[in-house]
Amino acid sequence: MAEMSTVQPPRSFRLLQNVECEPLAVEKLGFVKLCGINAVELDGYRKSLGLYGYNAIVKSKLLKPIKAKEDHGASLIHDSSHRCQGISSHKDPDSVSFSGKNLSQMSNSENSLNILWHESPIQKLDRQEILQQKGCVIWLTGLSGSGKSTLACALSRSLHSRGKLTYILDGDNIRHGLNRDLSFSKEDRSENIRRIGEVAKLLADAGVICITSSISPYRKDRDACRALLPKGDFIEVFIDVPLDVCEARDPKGLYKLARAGKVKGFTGIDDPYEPPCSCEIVLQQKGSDSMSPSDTAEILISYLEKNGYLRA
Ligand SMILES: Nc1ncnc2c1ncn2[C@@H]1O[C@H](COP(=O)(O)OS(=O)(=O)O)[C@@H](OP(=O)(O)O)[C@H]1O
Ligand SMILES: Nc1ncnc2c1ncn2[C@@H]1O[C@H](COP(=O)(O)OP(=O)(O)O)[C@@H](O)[C@H]1O
Repeated sequence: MAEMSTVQPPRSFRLLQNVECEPLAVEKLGFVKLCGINAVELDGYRKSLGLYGYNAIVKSKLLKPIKAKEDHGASLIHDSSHRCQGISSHKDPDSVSFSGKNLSQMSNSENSLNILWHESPIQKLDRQEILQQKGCVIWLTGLSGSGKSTLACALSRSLHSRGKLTYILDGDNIRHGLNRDLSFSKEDRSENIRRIGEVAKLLADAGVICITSSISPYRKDRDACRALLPKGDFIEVFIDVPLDVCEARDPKGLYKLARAGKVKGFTGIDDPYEPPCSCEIVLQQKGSDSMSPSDTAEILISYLEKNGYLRA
């Protein structure tokens, strides 16, 4: 018998996946809303009934499988006494609903089966209104030592002083936590960038001006992150500093170790860096006449201003 896997949404919502009691005569089993029974109580039910009894409930009264409709939303609704009233085709602002739109966001990839997108009542535009800015991702890419972290800090500082909300996702820092399990192999670098891209997307959706600073050496990985965001909201900035300049800076001594063969697969030495073919901004910095980080930050701020990101 199949096990039921669940997430713990707030209050009385639960998402059921792969409920395999008996074949159900519905095309898609979506969310169910448990009226008057919260998740804790349901766990109690499940224990007291055993899985078979629990699945019987799933099939009967308490949990209603919802047949998805392509053209309009359908949702279980409840009144103030929290009794189920039936299926409504109009949108109750707090009910879980299904439509052709969110059905298309049904995930069936890898280990995530039958996961349905749950729309939030407060949207990006609402958040932006409060913040008086537009959420976006400024994606800094370049060799180690090119000045990504320095520029990210200068930009963040300057925007902050103008009352704009920013957040830096620094490559090194992210590898201390979220991505601590990843190495510098091609596959792990891709996964590193994928996760950073997903977090950046969430931050941008929150209305934040998210600044990422990772080498992100592969074009394909950066393009995949770009594809996660609405058009225009991914601003790729190539910090084009030649290898010899980065190597001369070598603030962490890693180039020296890489040249000595003590660090393997170091970007620019024995691992590739693919510069962008076309990106929003290229910052060329050559030798000692490179622009200061705060002046460079102003270039990016002008871009944001011109493209409307510093107002709601
Ligand atoms: N093999 C190898 N290649 C490149 N860089 C290395 C390596 N090993 C450690 N480091 C240090 O890790 C920082 C790069 O991490 P990122 O997450 O930005 O790299 S990547 O985007 O996944 O390629 C990078 O930091 P920055 O100098 O700030 O770029 C290095 O300090
Ligand atoms: N615009 C710049 N001009 C000269 N030196 C810079 C500039 N930006 C950064 N640096 C110096 O280059 C080194 C690497 O900068 P960092 O921001 O750590 O690069 P990255 O994050 O790309 O590895 C540091 O010593 C920093 O002080």
